[in-house]
Amino acid sequence: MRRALLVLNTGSSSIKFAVHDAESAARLADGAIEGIGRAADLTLRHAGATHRQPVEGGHLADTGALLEWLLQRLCDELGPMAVTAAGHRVVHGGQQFRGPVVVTAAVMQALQALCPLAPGHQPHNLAGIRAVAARWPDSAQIACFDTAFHQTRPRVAQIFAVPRALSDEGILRYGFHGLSFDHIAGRLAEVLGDKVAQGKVIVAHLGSGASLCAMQNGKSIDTTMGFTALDGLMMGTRCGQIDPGVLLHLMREKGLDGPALETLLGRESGLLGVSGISADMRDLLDSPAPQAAEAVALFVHMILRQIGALTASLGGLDGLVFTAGIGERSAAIRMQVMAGLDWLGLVPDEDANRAHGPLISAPRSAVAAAMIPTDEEAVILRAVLALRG
Ligand SMILES: Nc1ncnc2c1ncn2[C@@H]1O[C@H](COP(=O)(O)OP(=O)(O)O)[C@@H](O)[C@H]1O
Ligand SMILES: CC(=O)OP(=O)(O)O
Ligand SMILES: [Mg+2]
Repeated sequence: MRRALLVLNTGSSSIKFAVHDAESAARLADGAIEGIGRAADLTLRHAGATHRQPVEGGHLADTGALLEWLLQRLCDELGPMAVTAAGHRVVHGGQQFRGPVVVTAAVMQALQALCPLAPGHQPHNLAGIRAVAARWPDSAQIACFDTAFHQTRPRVAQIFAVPRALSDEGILRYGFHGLSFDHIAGRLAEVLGDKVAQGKVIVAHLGSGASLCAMQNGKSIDTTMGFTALDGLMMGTRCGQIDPGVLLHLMREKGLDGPALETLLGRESGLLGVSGISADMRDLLDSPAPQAAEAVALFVHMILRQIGALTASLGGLDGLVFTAGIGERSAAIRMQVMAGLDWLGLVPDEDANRAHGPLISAPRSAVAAAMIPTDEEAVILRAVLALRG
């Protein structure tokens, strides 16, 4: 039986995965279930071929069932295999987890306790750990955290202006998308050169969830997400930065409670809420409706505001990198963002941008801009190889 390593990356609209040979670590297969929440389909790349198929409704009912379906599909495709170690993206590591860890019963309990801080992610991440344990009980399991990359931020970028006792008990700005930022940090020098890589760079992770990371010499010094993945940029279904007074008003005047606010701000806002059409940027860019155009305009506006804020945190800007679903594939959104940064001396190269770069700024640009595909699975694999025992 083939011995394999499995990587699972559960996002808010997708489950990305990779299977590697346990001995050579070579990638045997990879792919994703995308469009969870709309018409989900599986893309599976294996042995030089790409298979695409819709995921039937029955398997979408809960993440556990979906993951079991995916694991069975992988075994059917690759033949009988024993997964000896699996790595998982886990969105929230809280204050306790500062780097990847081997999952024990005690770790699982601690991760479970963090579910209320990432209700749209953490339960799905843990479902991945359970699905692997059910099928391969002897597999080592390694949790890799979205929050870990942001530990290098100065304390003022980690605390809220609330009474100190709350900060002491962990009401802090954690920041997310760290596996993605970690991967991009590792590729900056190759794409933008050593000088920019060691300088002041903002990475825009624009996917279903979206956040910016301000990096100095490849280390996080500030980021737009906070205590939860609701803060910062406008997202597919999340509101991003909002006056907390709005929440107080909705609680007081409309009687909304915690779960109702969570649904409203986490699942019914963002691109979906403003457009009333779709959470998917592709649908909005294709739509002639003025509400779709307004949603896109607000998406870009919130990115530009936050780039301004993070440029101030950095004290200048040498490089800007786009990544994740929208950042990698939408030349139109990248162009709109770059056009709003002429005040920083950023000069886009429109042809290079249309061709998806990697370098998408003109040689005379004061800020170098690039598109770099993210690979959270590669960062997770590194941790698996280091910790599998
Ligand atoms: N060609 C495209 N143009 C614009 N947006 C796109 C395109 N392809 C994918 N996207 C967007 O990317 C999002 C998914 O990004 P991704 O990083 O995979 O998200 P996640 O990891 O959070 O599930 C989709 O919701 C869609 O809006
Ligand atoms: C943390 C987060 O928002 O992740 P995703 O973009 O996968 O939803
Ligand atoms: Mg993602």
